[in-house]
Amino acid sequence: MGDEDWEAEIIKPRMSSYVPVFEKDRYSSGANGDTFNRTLASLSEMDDGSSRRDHFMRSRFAAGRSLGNRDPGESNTRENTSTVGGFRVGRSFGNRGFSNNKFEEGDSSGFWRESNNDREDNQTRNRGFSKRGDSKYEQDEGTQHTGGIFGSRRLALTGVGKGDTYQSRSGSGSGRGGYKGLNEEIITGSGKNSWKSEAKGGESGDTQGPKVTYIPPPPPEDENSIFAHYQTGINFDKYDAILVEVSGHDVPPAILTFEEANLCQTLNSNIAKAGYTKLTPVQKYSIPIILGGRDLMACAQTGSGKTAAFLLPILAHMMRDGVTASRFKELQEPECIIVAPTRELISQIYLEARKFSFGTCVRAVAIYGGTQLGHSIRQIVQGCNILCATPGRLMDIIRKEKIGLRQVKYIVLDEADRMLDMGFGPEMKKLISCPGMPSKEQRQTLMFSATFPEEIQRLAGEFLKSDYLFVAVGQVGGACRDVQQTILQVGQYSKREKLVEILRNIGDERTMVFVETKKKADFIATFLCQEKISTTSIHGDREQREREQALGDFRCGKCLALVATSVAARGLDIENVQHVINFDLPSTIDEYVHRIGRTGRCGNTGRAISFFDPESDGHLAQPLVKVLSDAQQDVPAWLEEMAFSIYVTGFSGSTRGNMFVSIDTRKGKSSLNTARFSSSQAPNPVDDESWD
Ligand SMILES: Nc1ncnc2c1ncn2[C@@H]1O[C@H](COP(=O)(O)OP(=O)(O)OP(=O)(O)O)[C@@H](O)[C@H]1O
Repeated sequence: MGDEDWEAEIIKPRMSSYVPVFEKDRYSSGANGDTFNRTLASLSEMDDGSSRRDHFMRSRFAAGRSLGNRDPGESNTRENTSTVGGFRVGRSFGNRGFSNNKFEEGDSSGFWRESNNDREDNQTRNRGFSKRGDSKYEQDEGTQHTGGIFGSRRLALTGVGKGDTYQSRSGSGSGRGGYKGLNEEIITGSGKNSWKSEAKGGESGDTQGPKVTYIPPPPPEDENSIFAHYQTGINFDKYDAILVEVSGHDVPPAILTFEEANLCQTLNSNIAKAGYTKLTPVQKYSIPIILGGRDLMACAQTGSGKTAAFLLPILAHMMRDGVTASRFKELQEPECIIVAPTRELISQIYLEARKFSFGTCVRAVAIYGGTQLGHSIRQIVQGCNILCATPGRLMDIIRKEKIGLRQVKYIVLDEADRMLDMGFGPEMKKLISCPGMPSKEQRQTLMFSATFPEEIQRLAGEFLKSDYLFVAVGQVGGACRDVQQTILQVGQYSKREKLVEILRNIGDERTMVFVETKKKADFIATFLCQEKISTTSIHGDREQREREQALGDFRCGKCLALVATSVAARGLDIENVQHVINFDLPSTIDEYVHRIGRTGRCGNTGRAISFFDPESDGHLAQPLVKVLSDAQQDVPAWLEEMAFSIYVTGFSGSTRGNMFVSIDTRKGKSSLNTARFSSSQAPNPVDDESWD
């Protein structure tokens, strides 16, 4: 499989999916305003000037605009729609439901039933033990394919006048490999050897297609940018009240302050510059555990500081051990490898590592797919103590012998449940059995996530020493309480109307809109642009350059809405995201928890509104009721009824069989210790108290 979720990067033709509104300033409007003519200069600014691509983008944009005229009646309806209720009325709105929503009628031309083919989170629908097992991992970071017989489902907006459709361009791309979710294409044209890939099809430039040439811009070097951070929110201090459970033997006492961690001066200075004055619960418990040399599985709510919880003690260890300064070498031997499921998340973790290691001799490097392999290698050979990598690129680099594993002392799996499921699990197994990789007894393995399904916890045992500790901050898999959750019953055909209504009410606040498929992400982004809402999109069919641009535009506020697939559901820490809208609910409750966790971070408050379509989302009724009530949110009566009716008819539709898990799955092992603490108290190591 590819190195990250939903990628099969190879399949991507080198085209943008649409031209978002923020790029309008690079266009001049045509006489009737219906088309935009780009100047050559502006074209070359945007990409490498491929005329084919430009033509495509131009025509698609024009098509996108005509799409808005597809159903004039529909837009009239929208114009006349009262926004009363909408977003502002919040919960009571949810209680009323929208089963009789007037927008549902007569819009069959405007929307389509999804084929499952381009879902980006199918892996979560069948997480862990899905039938995806037969998908072969085929690393594919080094090439992009623009032709050939294998179909990509890249979209094209083709203007065919009123009633035009949003089409999938089957056959426009070719690819080999790449993990796709169930029902997605799994193309293994280059054979089944997962150790192939870039060497064959990428850098060597064989017949697999053009190389990926994208080199991400270097991160800012000035200290202010490195330490730029946003403020903790009003609820930051409430973290102290969250119950923490630690299970395992000989639990080291938690620390209450950064000083107690006894870190070196440079680290303390970096912590201060980062604006951290107080530990979050996961940091209070994880830092001493990691400093004590223990393996750890830690589960804490989204946005509660898990990244620093592993970076700080690892860096402290490295400093204490007198890590050797990085220097140029063909083969680098990092002390720490951090893996995460998406490129953007790896990039973010890297920036955090760089921030906390500022002024030390520790050098962090980020490598991820969708970028030029040569660039990754150049970064590595300059010195590498902490390697932040997506799995596919990591395995490529190891195979190319640019990385030796003998010195590895720390392996971190961020979003560990995702890293261990059927999508990435096989790669992670390969990683730990690579030649030279120290055994689990000789290294420290650390796993972090906001969700930890039972079955994944069991798998994790293979990676961790048997005496690993399990830290659960609050309810495992619980939603962040700082996010106000609203569930609205909205039928498929009313969703766009509702979305626009909500976004208009939201005004200038930053919003992430999650949809189920890559196609739909483009479609909705285009639609919102037509509605004059500055929007961009991020999903696995966009080129890396475009993904980074989209994220940048959203981060800086140039675009107020970011339409995303589940590729952006986990880990991304974007300042000022006040709203998350689940235009489509994800297939699993865990994914829901991660998605809504893009807002309400670090003690700030946020709002999440989810469109619940009874036809397709019934299986989520029960777990949603559970997540809402655990987070002390209002549960709409209709949702409760639905959950109950599903329950009484004996149909347990949860895709998360373990949705009520709140414990370390080693529970059954009689000698396991468990301690429960309020996170404001330092715990005492608990003596042989049985878990039960
Ligand atoms: N002790 C602290 N004091 C102030 N800010 C902090 C502290 N710890 C973390 N933060 C900030 O909180 C934000 C969220 O942290 P982080 O991204 O590590 O959360 P997370 O728990 O990994 O979330 P997710 O589950 O979504 O991946 C970041 O901007 C981070 O810099």
